[in-house]
Amino acid sequence: MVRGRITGLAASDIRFPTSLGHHGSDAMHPDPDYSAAYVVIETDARDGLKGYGLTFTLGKGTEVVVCAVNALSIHVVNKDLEEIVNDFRGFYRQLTSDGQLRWIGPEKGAVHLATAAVLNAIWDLWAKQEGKPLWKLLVDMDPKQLLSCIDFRYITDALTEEEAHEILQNGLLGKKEREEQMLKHGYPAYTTSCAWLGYPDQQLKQLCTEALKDGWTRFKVKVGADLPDDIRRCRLIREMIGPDKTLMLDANQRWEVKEAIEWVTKLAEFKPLWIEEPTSPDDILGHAAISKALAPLGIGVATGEQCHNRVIFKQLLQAKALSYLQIDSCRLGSVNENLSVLLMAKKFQIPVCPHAGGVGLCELVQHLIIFDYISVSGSLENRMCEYVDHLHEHFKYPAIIKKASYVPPQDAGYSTEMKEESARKYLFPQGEVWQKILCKP
Ligand SMILES: C[C@H](O)[C@@H](O)CC(=O)C(=O)O
Ligand SMILES: [Mg+2]
Repeated sequence: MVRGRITGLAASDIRFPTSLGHHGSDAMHPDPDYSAAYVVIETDARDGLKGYGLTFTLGKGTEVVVCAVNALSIHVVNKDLEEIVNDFRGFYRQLTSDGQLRWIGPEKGAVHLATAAVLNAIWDLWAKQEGKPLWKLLVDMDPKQLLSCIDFRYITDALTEEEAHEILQNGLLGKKEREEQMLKHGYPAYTTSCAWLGYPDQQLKQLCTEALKDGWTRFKVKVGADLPDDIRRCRLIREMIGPDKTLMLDANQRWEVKEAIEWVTKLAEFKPLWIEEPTSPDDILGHAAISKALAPLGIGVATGEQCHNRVIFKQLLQAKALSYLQIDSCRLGSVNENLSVLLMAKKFQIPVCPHAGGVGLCELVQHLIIFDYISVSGSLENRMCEYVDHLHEHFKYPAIIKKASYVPPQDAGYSTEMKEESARKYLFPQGEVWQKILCKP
């Protein structure tokens, strides 16, 4: 039973100094400080439950997203939670269509990241009030209710509401068995933790040895800054993991289209499954050209972590520009918009392999991909969810990995809540961790 009027929305800027250890570094982001615009929603319900939401950022700029969250709060505070979830499509539309705020989007950039943070908090609260982990809340919804959360504006030329309904209706077959399978075996994952671009070879070797011992079979390597370096690092990791394990490459948008094709061709001997973000995330035709050129080498194109919205995904799918679709729980407009992308991917028969890592992304996206398997895709073929082993200790309900698979969360909510102590210590710039760093002579 959903209850309560939203009485408060607070946003804070929480940053972790990950750049000090080069964690998360890639060809375009050499010094990321994994950060979150963190949202807490309170209601007047007597249950004392709060909704926690976040969006992922890289340090500087988090204050801009926090500002955007505050600007959106007029659409949230004083709203009845039941009214929101009973017309979630309308509420999504209201947040994304504010006649003034949409000018700094629409549905992209800081204002869309803010939308994600706010809506993630609302989904967390809803799931908590229902006493279910978010994936289970979604799995238990009937197709009509799921569809009522989605804004189909701008995608009906690729997926109509009727087609989406048919997909969800078909997904009902075997759903119980798939849920049992998830609870027993979890959702397959891959690791990006071994090979950030700023890690020296020795560290890469050590982390790869440990990952192999822990049972990982799929590995992603950062590439794109320097070709001889890439060749050396790919050779090293391929030799360590052997010919049968899976290797993926991630260039984080570093190249021109032609350059991407030439560069990846030179890395083809290492048998990568995919090249991720070879060029600008906005360049749909560029991705299509790269996909076409690399297909004969057996290398697919993966993208999505910086695709602003469902419209970009629609075009990537229509243009046959990608072979692996990487949803992001904090870049798209929360669960609502992710649902539309999962359904489009199903229609176009493209496997979804979510982006995770950062801070909190594993915690959130595991819910979406577990739901996807149980209720939408019904398949694990060519599918896996990213995992990065950083910062989980700051969450009250951290993601759990067993045998290189995500264990479905059991706690109610969207796994978004940070430990109070972490949120206090890492608050930027007042928190004690930042005070120490910033006050160093
Ligand atoms: C800056 C981030 O760490 C980015 O490199 C993450 C990413 O591309 C991925 O996990 O994939
Ligand atoms: Mg990436």
